[in-house]
Amino acid sequence: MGKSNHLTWHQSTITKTDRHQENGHKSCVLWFTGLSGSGKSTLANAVDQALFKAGFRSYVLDGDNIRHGLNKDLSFGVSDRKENIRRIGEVAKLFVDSGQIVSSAFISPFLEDRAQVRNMFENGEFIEIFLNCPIQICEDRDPKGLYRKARIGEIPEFTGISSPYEIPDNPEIIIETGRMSIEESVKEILKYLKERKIL
Ligand SMILES: Nc1ncnc2c1ncn2[C@@H]1O[C@H](COP(=O)(O)OS(=O)(=O)O)[C@@H](OP(=O)(O)O)[C@H]1O
Ligand SMILES: Nc1ncnc2c1ncn2[C@@H]1O[C@H](COP(=O)(O)OP(=O)(O)O)[C@@H](O)[C@H]1O
Repeated sequence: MGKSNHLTWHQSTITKTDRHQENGHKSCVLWFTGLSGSGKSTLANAVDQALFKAGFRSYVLDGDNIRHGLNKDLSFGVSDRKENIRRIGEVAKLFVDSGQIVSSAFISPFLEDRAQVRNMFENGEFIEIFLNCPIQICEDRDPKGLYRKARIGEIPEFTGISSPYEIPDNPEIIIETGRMSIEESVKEILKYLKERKIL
């Protein structure tokens, strides 16, 4: 429940279905989840670029970026990560209502938090994409030098090292980014969207 009992939902005049018809495609959230360095930002942006070039309406919500603004009040403790994902879920829902394909790139380490976001969407709208990549590979990549800092104790509660990552139990798509190229990974995701008639 919200903080007031005096709120009334206002139905928008233009429906999500109207927007789908106008855009010529359905909307959904591509929920990328995985360790730091598993490839979330890279793939979310590559998929977004492919969709944009092909004339689809799409957008990326990225962990680092959102934590600079909307969620800059949140830490990496368990309850703040939970709140982070709850807010992103709400933002992603707005994008889906607006008729777009939104790619979200957040570690989102907890099963329960991802399940709660999934429950906010209609059937088929929430597409969980698990970037399955061994931590050794993520750590070797270390694109931002964060694993090195986490190993020497400069970053507390670092996912995979001093904070848990709960593996998805039934994701729609699994991409092994340790052995697949970026191009192959993008193709796999676009194939899924076409098969499900989202595109
Ligand atoms: N302690 C700790 N653990 C994990 N990650 C950390 C931490 N501190 C900072 N960072 C940086 O923040 C990015 C992850 O933010 P998220 O919002 O995706 O995290 S979470 O979903 O709330 O767990 C993450 O981005 P990615 O590397 O793209 O995953 C890091 O750049
Ligand atoms: N199949 C792949 N998908 C995504 N990234 C890949 C893949 N193969 C190699 N990489 C590399 O892995 C790194 C992933 O970094 P990044 O996208 O920042 O990860 P994250 O957002 O999960 O922290 C990049 O340097 C990227 O070029």
